[in-house]
Amino acid sequence: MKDNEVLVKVEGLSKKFCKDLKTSLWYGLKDLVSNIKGNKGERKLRSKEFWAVKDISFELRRGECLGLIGHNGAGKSTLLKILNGLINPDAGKVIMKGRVGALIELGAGFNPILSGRENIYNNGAVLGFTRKEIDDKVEDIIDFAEIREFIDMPVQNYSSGMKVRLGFAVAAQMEPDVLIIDEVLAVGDVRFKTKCFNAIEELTKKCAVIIVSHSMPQIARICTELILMNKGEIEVYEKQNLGPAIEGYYGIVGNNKTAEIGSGVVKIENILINRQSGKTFETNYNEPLSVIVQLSGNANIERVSIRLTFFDVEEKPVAQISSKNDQFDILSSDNFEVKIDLEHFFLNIGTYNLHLAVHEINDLNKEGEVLHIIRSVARIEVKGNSYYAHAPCLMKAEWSQ
Ligand SMILES: Nc1ncnc2c1ncn2[C@@H]1O[C@H](COP(=O)(O)OP(=O)(O)OP(=O)(O)O)[C@@H](O)[C@H]1O
Repeated sequence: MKDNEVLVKVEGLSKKFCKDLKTSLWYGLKDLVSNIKGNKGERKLRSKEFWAVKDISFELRRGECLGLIGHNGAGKSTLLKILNGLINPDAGKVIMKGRVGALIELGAGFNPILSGRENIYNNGAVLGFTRKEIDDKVEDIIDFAEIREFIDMPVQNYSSGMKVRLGFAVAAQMEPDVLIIDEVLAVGDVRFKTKCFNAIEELTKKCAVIIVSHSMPQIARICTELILMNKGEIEVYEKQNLGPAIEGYYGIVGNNKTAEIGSGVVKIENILINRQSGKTFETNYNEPLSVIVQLSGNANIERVSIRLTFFDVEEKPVAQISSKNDQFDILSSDNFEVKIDLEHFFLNIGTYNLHLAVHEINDLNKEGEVLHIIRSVARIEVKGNSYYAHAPCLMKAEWSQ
C-alpha cells in the first residue's frame, strides 16, 4: 500500500436516534415497511428524533491521527461505531481500506466465556490472520497486555482494566491499517495509558488512527488533526494548528464558577488586571501583566500574604505567584492595595482561571488563617501567534552557542 494513501473517507455521515424507546420501535417498524417498498431512508427528523451525528465528512491518510473531541453526548462514540460498522448510518458513506483494529466498547469483540488466549485467536481470525500468523503474534500481545498470569482465564472474570489491556494489545499488535480507539483507554491505569499513547504514536507512522479522548494534553501530543464535535456536528476541523479546536472544547466543557471561602477578616474587594476591572481579561503571550488587588483590612491582622494561582481549564494549577515566596511583606490596614507586576507573562496560549488567596502571616512568619480565597476570580485568555500544546508554560531563555 502507498505511503500516504487515503485509508478512511467519510462523506456526509448522519445518524439519528429517538429519545424514547416506544416511538423508536414504532419508527423502526415503519422504516422497515418503507424499505421493503423500496423507499429511501427518511432523512428528515420526526417527532422525538435528534441527530446524534450530522453531516460529518473527512479524509484520513496513513500517517495521520485524528482526534475526536467534544462534550458528553456530542456524538463521538456513535461516529466511531458507524466507522467500525457496528451501526448503520441514516445518510452518507464510509470507505475504509485495509485491516481495521478497534477498541470501542469495554469487552466488545471478546467472547466472555472464552479465555484471553482463545479470544486473541478469534480476533486474529476475524482480521484475516492464519493460525500460524497468530501463533507468531500471541506472545507479543500477552507481553504488551501484561496479563500473562490471567491469559487462560475466561474474559468474563477480567477486571475492566484487564479487558482494556487485552483489547488494546490485540488492536495494536494485529498490524492494523486503520486503528479506532474510543475513550475506553481512560479505564487503564496511568502507566498503561501512557504505554498505549506511546504505542499509538509509533503506530501512526504505519496506519491511520482515529481516537476519542477527553484528555487534551494527550490528544495534543499524538494527534495530527482534530475534529471538535458539538451536538453531532463538526464545530471545528483543524489540520495545522490544533489550538482553536482545543480552545473550543474547553469553551464547551469548561467551568469557571467563582467560589469564595475564608473568615473574611481581611477581604479582597476588587481586582484590576492591566488596570481594568471585570471577569474576563485578554493578554498576549510574553507581554507584561499587572495585577492590582484591593482589600479591606482589620486592626487585628497586621501582615498578610497574597497568592495568585493560575489554573488551566482542566483545573490543574500551572503557575503561582506568592508574596511569601518573593519575600514581600504585605501590611494590612483599613483599605489597602497591593500591586503585582510581571515583566513577561509566560503562560502558553489558552485560557486560565486565576484563584486569589489571602492568608494571615503569624508571629512565626508562617502562613496561618485563611482570610479570603476567591476561586476563579478572573479568567485570562492568552492570545498569540503560535500554539505549542505540550506545555502550559513557554519560558524565554538567553541562548548562546
Ligand atoms: N442506541 C441509542 N439510542 C438512542 N440514543 C442514543 C443511542 N446511542 C447514543 N445515543 C445518544 O446519541 C447522543 C450521542 O451519544 P454518543 O455516545 O455518541 O456521545 P459521545 O460524544 O461519545 O459522548 P461521551 O463523551 O459521553 O462518550 C447522545 O445523546 C446519546 O444519548
